[in-house]
Amino acid sequence: MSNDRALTAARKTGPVTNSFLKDFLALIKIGIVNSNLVTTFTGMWLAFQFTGLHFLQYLDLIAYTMLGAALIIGGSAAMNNYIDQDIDPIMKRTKARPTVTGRFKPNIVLTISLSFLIVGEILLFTASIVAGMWGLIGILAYVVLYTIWAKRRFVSNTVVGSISGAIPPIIGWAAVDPTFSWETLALFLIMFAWQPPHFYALAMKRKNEYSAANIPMLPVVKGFRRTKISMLLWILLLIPLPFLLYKLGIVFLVLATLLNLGWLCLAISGFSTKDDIKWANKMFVYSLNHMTTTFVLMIIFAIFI
Ligand code: HEM
Ligand SMILES: CC(C)=CCC/C(C)=C/CC/C(C)=C/COP(=O)(O)OP(=O)(O)O
Repeated sequence: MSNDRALTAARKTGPVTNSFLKDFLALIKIGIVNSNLVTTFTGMWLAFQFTGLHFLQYLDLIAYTMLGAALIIGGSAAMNNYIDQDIDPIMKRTKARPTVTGRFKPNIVLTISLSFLIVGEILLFTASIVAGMWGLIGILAYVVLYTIWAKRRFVSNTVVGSISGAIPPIIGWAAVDPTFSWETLALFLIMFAWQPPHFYALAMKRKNEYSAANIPMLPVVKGFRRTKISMLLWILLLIPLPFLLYKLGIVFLVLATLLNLGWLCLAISGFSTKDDIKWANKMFVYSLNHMTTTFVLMIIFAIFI
C-alpha cells in the first residue's frame, strides 16, 4: 500500500480508534478506577509495612491484586452505566456516555462488564480468598445496594454508595494480610467519611440534572443549606480518623490533620459564600486532591514505621 493510501487509511482509523478508546474509558469510568487503584495499592502497601513482609518477594501478588481490582471496579462501573441507561440521557453530565449515544450496544456493555467482573474476581481469589471475598462484597455493594436499590429511592443513597467506595483499600490489605486490624478499619472509615462531601459537592453543581432525572440526591431533596451542613458534619467525622494510623508517626498525623482542617475551613466558608456553585466546585476539586495526598502520605510514611 502506497504511503498516501496508508496515511489516509491511518487518518480514517485514527479518530475512530481514538473515539472508541475514549468511549471505552468512559464506560468503565477510568477516572474513578485509577483513583480507586491508589487506595487499593495503599491498603496493600500498608499491609506489607505493618506485617514486615517484603513486597519485592510478592510482585506477582501485587500484579494479581491491582489488575483484579481494576477489572472489578471497571466492570462494576460498566454495569452501573448499563443499569442507568434510562436516566443518563436526561443528565447533561452523562448523556455523552457510549451507553447513551448507542456507540456500545447493551449486550456488548453487559459482556464487557461480566467478563471484567469474572476475570477480576479470579485474579483477586488467586491473590487471596479474603481479597476475592471483599471484591465480591464491593461489587454487590456498588451494583446492587447502591445502583439498583438505593440510588433512585433514598436520599441516603450516597452513604450507601460509600460502602463500596471504601472497600478497595480493604481488598489491597486483604491480599497481603487476611486479618482486619485497626489500620484496616482506619482506611475503610477514612474513605467512607470522605465520599459524601466529595459527591455532595458535585450533586450541588448538578442539582437540576438529578432533579430532572428524579434521583433523590441530598441537594435535590433537602436543598443547599442542609447539604452544606451534611458536608461539614462528614468532614468533622473525618478529622479524628487519621489518628487510628498513629503508627505512621506524628508528621503524618500533622499533615493529614492540616489537609482535613483545610477542607473544614472551605466547608465553613460555604455558609457565607455568594456563589454556591463556585464554592461547590472548589469543594469537589479539594476532595480529589485531599484523597490523593492523604493516601500518598500514608504510602510514604509507612516506609519508616
Ligand atoms: C458515594 C461514592 C461516590 C460517588 C457518588 C461519586 C460520584 C462521582 C461522580 C458522579 C463523578 C463525576 C464523574 C463524571 O462526571 O463522569 C465523580 C468523579 C470522580 N470521583 Fe467520585 N464518587 C464516589 C466515590 C469515589 C471514590 C471512592 C473515589 C476514589 C477513591 C472517587 C474518585 C473520583 C474521581 C478521581 C473523580 C474525577 C475523575 C472523573 O471525573 O472521572 N469517587 N465521582
Ligand atoms: C470493589 C468495588 C467494585 C468498588 C467500587 C468503587 C467505586 C466505583 C466507587 C464509586 C462509588 C459510586 C457511588 C460512584 C458513583 O456512581 P454513580 O452512578 O452515582 O455515578 P454516575 O452518575 O456518574 O454514573
